[in-house]
Amino acid sequence: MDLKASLSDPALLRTDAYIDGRWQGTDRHLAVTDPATGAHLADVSDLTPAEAERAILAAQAAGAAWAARTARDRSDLIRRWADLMMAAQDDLALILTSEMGKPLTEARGEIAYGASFLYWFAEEARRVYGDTIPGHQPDKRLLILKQPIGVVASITPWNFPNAMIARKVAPALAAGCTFVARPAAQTPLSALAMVELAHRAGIPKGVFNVVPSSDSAGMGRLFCEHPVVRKITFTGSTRVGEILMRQSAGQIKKLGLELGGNAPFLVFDDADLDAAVEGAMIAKFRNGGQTCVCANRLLVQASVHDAFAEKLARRVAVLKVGDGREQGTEIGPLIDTSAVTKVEEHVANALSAGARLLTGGKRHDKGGSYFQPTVLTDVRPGMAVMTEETFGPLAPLIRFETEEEGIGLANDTEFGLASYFYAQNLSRVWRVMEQLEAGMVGVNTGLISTPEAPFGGIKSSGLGREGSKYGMDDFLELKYVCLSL
Ligand SMILES: NC(=O)C1=CN([C@@H]2O[C@H](COP(=O)(O)OP(=O)(O)OC[C@H]3O[C@@H](n4cnc5c(N)ncnc54)[C@H](OP(=O)(O)O)[C@@H]3O)[C@@H](O)[C@H]2O)C=CC1
Ligand SMILES: O=C(O)[C@H](O)CS(=O)(=O)O
Repeated sequence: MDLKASLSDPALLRTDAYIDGRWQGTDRHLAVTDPATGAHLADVSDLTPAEAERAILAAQAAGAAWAARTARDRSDLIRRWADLMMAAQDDLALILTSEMGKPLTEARGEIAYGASFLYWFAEEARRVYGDTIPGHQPDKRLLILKQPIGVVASITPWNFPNAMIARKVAPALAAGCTFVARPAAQTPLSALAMVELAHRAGIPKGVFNVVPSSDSAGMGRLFCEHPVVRKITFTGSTRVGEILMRQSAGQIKKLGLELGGNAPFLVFDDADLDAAVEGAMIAKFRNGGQTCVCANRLLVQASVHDAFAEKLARRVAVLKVGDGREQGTEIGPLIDTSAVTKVEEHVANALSAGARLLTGGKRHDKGGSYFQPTVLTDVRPGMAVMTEETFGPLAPLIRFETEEEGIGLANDTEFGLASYFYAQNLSRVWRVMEQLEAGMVGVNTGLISTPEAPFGGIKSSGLGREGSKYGMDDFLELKYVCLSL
């Protein structure tokens, strides 16, 4: 498929780096391929860290003027950018599905989700309030100023190649920071289309830069070690988050880390089972199971386990697997064959230890990186799927007897990002939501992400929050001024 020819606005398919308001090519390129077909989509500039440093210096040069603009100015530009993103929703979705594989319906949803952060922080930009504090002495006046941190660098994953950047760049620009984005090597086209629209919206040169590169480790070291970069905002695995923490420790650099998850999805005996099944379908199979907040373990109270398992397996067995561009596709290809191998390993490990297959369980006959949506039951502690994030369309069911046992199983993980449970008894709802060790809890819902709410985790799932009224704080420095009259 000729992606450029398929776009109503072919100029959105950009392949060069965008630095200091200009498209800049290199003599090295990284190939972007279509996970659904394996077809070559585009060759994108592949920057070395030395080449990418130009973007950091451009962001530094643009910083003072951007911070000096009124909040209203920044707000209007960010909102105009969001309007352009929504106007280009179909093209951006096609670019996203082509490089990442998710169904077009989900890709369109991601564009709207990404734009919703731009709209949200266009509003928040005008509400960065300081404080005055009653002095501790008659001649003292105490002030609190909130000022932008400065140059921010982002490293983002392939699974939400638009929204993960939007969720970071929006508060950064709203706060008056400038930004350098390094997208995942597998999905740079969405980021480049975003910055094309930022350019059209009038975001000034140097404020938002995008530097594609296949040298993920080298770019990470550049961002961690460069003194001009004052904050790194990362979404991805806990493994890489730890690397970034170690590498930036020497500069006590501000970090925002949205890391791995192992979300429990609890179904109690007083749950509405049909609602719980629908919630599990969203929490588990959205993006083919490739989200950090996906239900990774489905814990079902014994008395309702078989009824829930039967209903869920019936729904999963008829999920439509296919190319994300095909009408009606519900599950696209995984990002690559190594992702398929991980799912296969989790299935094999569980079956060899006594788990039982209810549906799916192996590569799809479409080949490539397609995998059958799968439900296992009789999953028990000690199996890999209980401690590792599958990041694929695998729903493992674990039976529990008492509420206490269910909560104990749910919390038995190093991670603490999202969690979900279905119950109707009010006292139980309060008990469980207070005891779950997670940054986010869905109660009788499988979909919780929205810009109004703080997204983030505890334990090994990261630091900081993205979105909500709290999201600006991560891009601001608090300055205390003691004024003597
Ligand atoms: N908390 C959250 O919001 C989210 C968490 N995740 C987690 O990320 C994992 C899956 O995503 P995945 O992309 O495989 O995660 P990775 O952590 O492997 O990659 C995330 C990003 O980090 C880059 N990267 C890889 N190695 C380094 C390094 N040494 N230094 C700097 N950057 C590096 C990658 O580049 P490249 O891809 O080019 O190698 C990519 O851009 C899962 O654990 C998932 O839970 C994913 C999405 C959201
Ligand atoms: O990258 C992810 O997995 C996203 O953070 C999940 S969500 O924000 O779309 O829920």
